[in-house]
Amino acid sequence: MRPILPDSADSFPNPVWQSRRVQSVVGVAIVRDGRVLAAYRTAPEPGWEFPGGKVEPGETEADAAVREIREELDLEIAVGASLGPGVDISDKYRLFVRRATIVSGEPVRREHAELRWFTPAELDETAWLAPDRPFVRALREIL
Ligand SMILES: Nc1nc2c([nH]c(=O)n2[C@H]2C[C@H](O)[C@@H](COP(=O)(O)OP(=O)(O)OP(=O)(O)O)O2)c(=O)[nH]1
Repeated sequence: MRPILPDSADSFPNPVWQSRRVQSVVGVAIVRDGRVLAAYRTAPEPGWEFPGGKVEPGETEADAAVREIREELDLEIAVGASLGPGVDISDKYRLFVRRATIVSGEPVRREHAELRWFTPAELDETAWLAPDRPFVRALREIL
């Protein structure tokens, strides 16, 4: 006779039992002379963001920040403090934003549609990606 209920926990999905891996994305708020460098992305969602990208296995957030900023902007940076707790982008990704300063170089636009230095007043008028907004508010206080 077939049991009415599954006799093994594996027979039905349960979010508590299934491990759910969330990958960190690090955005880098590069600050110079009271302004922050923002980058415009066109896909998958268009909007202004902090340059950066996914933290790969074996990397710290700071390692990923240095690597991504080298790749995307050809800049050497010193990574500083976090701008607050992580914000979920989706059920797969969580965004963290770190402050940084330039050690050497000038930003080169390699991947983004546009790069711009924003003053604190301009931050509010800018169409940021939704997950970035709490970080932008935090940044406004310290620029
Ligand atoms: N870099 C960055 N990504 C952000 C921000 N806010 C936000 O929602 N995202 C999203 C957009 C992307 O879906 C995801 C990051 O992906 P990415 O394309 O930058 O990562 P990556 O450079 O490692 O790219 P890939 O090799 O996986 O294509 O996080 C932000 O401020 N900076």
